[in-house]
Amino acid sequence: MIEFQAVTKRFDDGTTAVDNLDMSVEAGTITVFVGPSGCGKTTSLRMVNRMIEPTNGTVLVDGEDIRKSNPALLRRRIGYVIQQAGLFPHRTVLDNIATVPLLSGWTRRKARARAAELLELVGLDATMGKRYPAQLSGGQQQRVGVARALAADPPVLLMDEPFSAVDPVVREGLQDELLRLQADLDKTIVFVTHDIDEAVRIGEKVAVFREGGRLAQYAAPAELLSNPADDFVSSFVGKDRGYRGLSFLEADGIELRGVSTIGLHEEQSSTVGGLDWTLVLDEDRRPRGWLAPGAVVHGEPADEELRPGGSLYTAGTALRGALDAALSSPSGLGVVVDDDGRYTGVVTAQQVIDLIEERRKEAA
Ligand SMILES: Nc1ncnc2c1ncn2[C@@H]1O[C@H](COP(=O)(O)OP(=O)(O)OP(=O)(O)O)[C@@H](O)[C@H]1O
Repeated sequence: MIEFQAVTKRFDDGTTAVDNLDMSVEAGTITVFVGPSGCGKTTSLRMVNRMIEPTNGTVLVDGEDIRKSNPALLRRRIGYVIQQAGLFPHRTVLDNIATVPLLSGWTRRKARARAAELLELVGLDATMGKRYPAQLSGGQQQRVGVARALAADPPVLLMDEPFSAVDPVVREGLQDELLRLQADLDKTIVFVTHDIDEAVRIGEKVAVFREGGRLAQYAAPAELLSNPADDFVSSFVGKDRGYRGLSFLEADGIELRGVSTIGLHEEQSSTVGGLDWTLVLDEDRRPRGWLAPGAVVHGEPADEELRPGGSLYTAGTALRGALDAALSSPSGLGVVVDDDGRYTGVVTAQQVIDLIEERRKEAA
């Protein structure tokens, strides 16, 4: 656990970067610090590994006042990942990852073996170990940065905008990877970002900072979206917060409906579906597209007859996906699939809305 007790940081020029911060970060969680530029997120983070010393107040890591610990030793227990990975350009990927184990006195062989394991853990091919950082893509460099921070198996990981230099698609992949890693590793992670979408996606708890280094709200993502503490938080979490809040509502209780389906390779001799939409499935019962009402099909449905489907909703995941599947489907019917992507039924937007209303009444 990390505790900030009445922590203030005032720089020499008089700037108050962090103002009387009182909060605790639970062990084994991902806690995100989010807020507009210059609101003290990085300063707060760096006070945890003593790269910056507080002007007032106390920071505790696992109950221990960090002023009493040796900064170099403290940093070996606390992994640190920064934007653009901050890798050593003249060391190979493997040697970059092995840095802290070597500093801790491991033999070169053991450190390299550990580095190779970590390379695999973060989803990189073993052959990348011999390359230099400049020979990797931005996303791959970030993965190496994460592997390097994990090398000494520190209980705490500090991540300062680690994914902000990569494009949105790669970024989502890295976020998923981090969530997957965390499910196995169970570290105490503090993650800084200025992107509220990233914050609510990966944070179990989110601390929203405001100008002047003050904490505006500290809550779970669902709470932040449904119950912002004030106008500042409400405008910071954005205008789509109602819709985005659906990411945290479970969809159980939604009843799947059926729709007429045909197999992609089934011979059709006439009009299919009549007045209804017909869903076309492949041999594995994975959805391939829709046939509009009254479509006339001779033989296999041709590509031009097949209307692309909308997003697919995986049964059991959050309501946002169910609503999106319905809204993006040409038939207005959201296609529900199982974990293997096989068709299991359809839902309408109205069903999702009804369920939200039901939940609201229950809560009231
Ligand atoms: N060494 C320093 N000397 C003086 N002021 C500083 C110093 N470092 C940071 N500051 C100021 O402290 C405030 C908080 O900075 P900090 O880097 O913690 O913000 P941040 O929320 O991480 O911002 P960003 O999202 O832009 O990285 C800012 O006003 C910044 O200009």
